Amino acid sequence: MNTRSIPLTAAASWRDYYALTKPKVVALITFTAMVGMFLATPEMVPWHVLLGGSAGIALMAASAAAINHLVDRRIDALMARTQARPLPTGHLDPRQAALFATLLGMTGAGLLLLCTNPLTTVLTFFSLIGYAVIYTMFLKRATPQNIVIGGAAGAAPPLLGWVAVSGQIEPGALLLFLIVFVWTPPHFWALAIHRRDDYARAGVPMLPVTHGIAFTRLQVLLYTVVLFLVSLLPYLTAVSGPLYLLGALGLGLRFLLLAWRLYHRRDDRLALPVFVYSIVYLFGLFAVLMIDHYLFTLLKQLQRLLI
Ligand code: HEM
Ligand SMILES: CC(C)=CCC/C(C)=C/CC/C(C)=C/COP(=O)(O)OP(=O)(O)O
Repeated sequence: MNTRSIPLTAAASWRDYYALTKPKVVALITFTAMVGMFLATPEMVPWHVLLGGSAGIALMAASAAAINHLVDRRIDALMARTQARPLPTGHLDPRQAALFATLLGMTGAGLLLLCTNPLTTVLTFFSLIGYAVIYTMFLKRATPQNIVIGGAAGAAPPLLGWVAVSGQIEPGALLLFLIVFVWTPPHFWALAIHRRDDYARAGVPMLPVTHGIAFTRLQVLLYTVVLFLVSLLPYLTAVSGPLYLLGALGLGLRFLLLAWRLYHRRDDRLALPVFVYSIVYLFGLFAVLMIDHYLFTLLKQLQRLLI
């Protein structure tokens, strides 16, 4: 009897399936989608759109994440950060992962059709293909600009949320897309500096591997400067109010400081704090977008009542 079969079978639990979905990434993605929904209307978002739409986007993002695990199982086995994932360890086999991804994707698409509209369903499907196929199967292995182009899929959720409510692509939705799109390079390249040797070992052409760490540090700083400017646009275009401006300035200045330190001090131990902060930043920025939206809407309604 194969002695490995007992622990492997025993370990194939719900936790392995859960890990396939990249839960923390999907949680933040879903949050940005919900904020997109809130900002699309001064009214309350209809409950079926809020709940069914968010669950649909989350399930399709989780399906894309599971496909990413499936496609990347060989390179994941070569990297310290990813070698304990369910497919490289053998806790799940590729067929189980494929079936799980299909189920998640179909349930997600069904929910979106039922609770939102065909445009949201189609755009979410394109995002799934963008991440699971275009980024994972092709770009990731082909060019150090992989995450800049592939970032479009990860930036889509706030736009998807917005379209779920409004039924069309509006300028505000594109603005939220742009923020996440410009945020992605400093988010990922900070981690890629920290994990450069992993990517080199697996032969994945990430920027620190192909162009060196010094160049990547500069790119992190430059994209953070652009992000700082882009994050002011919701205020400058009157999508958001002064509370948002304050939040964006505070959060953005801290991001700039960390990216500047990483660039200036040339100490790679400063890369991980930039990566960790990038997540705090995106969560904070979208939280403040949402809080400002309701305050701003309330004030406008009060003003209308009083005048
Ligand atoms: C092409 C786009 C992106 C790339 C290449 C990327 C890459 C990564 C990588 C490699 C990790 C490390 C995961 C680990 O520690 O095992 C990570 C973590 C994370 N990413 Fe991204 N990411 C992208 C887009 C996004 C987006 C759009 C969001 C959310 C809106 C996001 C949210 C997160 C979060 C919350 C984590 C922490 C996960 C954890 O601690 O388990 N990422 N990202
Ligand atoms: C709405 C919808 C369907 C969107 C899908 C977007 C989605 C799930 C984006 C995730 C982005 C991400 C974690 C990329 C890292 O992949 P990687 O392979 O570079 O990282 P890894 O080495 O940790 O697997």
